[in-house]
Amino acid sequence: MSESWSDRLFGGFRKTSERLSGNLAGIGGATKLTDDQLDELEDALIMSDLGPRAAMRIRDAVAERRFERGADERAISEAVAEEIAEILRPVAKPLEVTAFPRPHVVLVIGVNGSGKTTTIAKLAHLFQEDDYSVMLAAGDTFRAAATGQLKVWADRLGVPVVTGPEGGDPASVVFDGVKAATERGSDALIVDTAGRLQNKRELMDELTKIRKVLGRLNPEAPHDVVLVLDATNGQNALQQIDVFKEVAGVTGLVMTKLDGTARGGVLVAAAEQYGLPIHAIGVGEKIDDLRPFDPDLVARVIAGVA
Ligand SMILES: Nc1nc2c(ncn2[C@@H]2O[C@H](COP(=O)(O)OP(=O)(O)OP(=O)(O)O)[C@@H](O)[C@H]2O)c(=O)[nH]1
Repeated sequence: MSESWSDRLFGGFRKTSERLSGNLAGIGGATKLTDDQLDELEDALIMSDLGPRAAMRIRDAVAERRFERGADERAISEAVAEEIAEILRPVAKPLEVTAFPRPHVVLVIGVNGSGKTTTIAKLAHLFQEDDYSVMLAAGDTFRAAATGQLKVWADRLGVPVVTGPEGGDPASVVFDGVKAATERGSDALIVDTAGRLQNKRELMDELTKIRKVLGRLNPEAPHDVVLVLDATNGQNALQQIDVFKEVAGVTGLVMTKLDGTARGGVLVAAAEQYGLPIHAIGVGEKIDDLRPFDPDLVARVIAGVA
């Protein structure tokens, strides 16, 4: 299992690491890098979507290094991997079911198409693997297809799902969900929400109402507000963090679609700029293509030295 996951991880980040090593190619020299070489390194990291802050931090750290055997491409990539790991380690935090009383309520937000519904199913599967009982709530009543899609996943996983009428009140679905999960003794309730970022006011009102309803049943809920981001959006994914942090009180991130994109470096940019926990990463469409991530391994994969 773990082997095939790391194979997928390598495959997933292949384009990112190829891009980074393509960008790093040709930089090299004596035991210390010159300012010009450091500039090139910084540019290479920015071009690979790691963002200016992470790029500068890595540059500064590499500037301090002595490369005893000469700074060839491999040695530089190794150094970059170590610095990326420093950035990722503090944010790598799996989503945990800790709430007492149960259920642990996870609100999942994100723009349409980010992989939200698939991620909910994958998170449910991760929880099930840890022997937690899970229930889903279809809080995206805005689009009939969204509820249908969630139902399909719920059937596949064998978990109950609470739904409401199309165009109905999402807060009432969430209310029913918490009640049902409490009665059933479910460990976790994962709530899908509509991702209407284009209308901030409506989204904010909707989430405020959901929170109010949740708070009435359990003042601690929601225990997590997880933003799902599509890595293929590159730097735009970062803007989404800005907006959703403001309107939705995001407590953690999941980044999807790291497979098949050369923009996986945005994971590092997100970690450096926001410091929000990154709970898991998605590297494919299958149910077990979402895993809590190992920051050291991911750093080495991104830097192309794994
Ligand atoms: N390659 C890849 N595809 C993914 C990943 N996660 C989700 N997808 C695909 O992305 C597409 C959109 O995913 P959904 O889960 O439907 O996204 P959503 O955000 O719920 O979108 P709406 O239902 O349109 O609101 C689907 O085809 C998924 O299979 C991933 O990690 N890698």
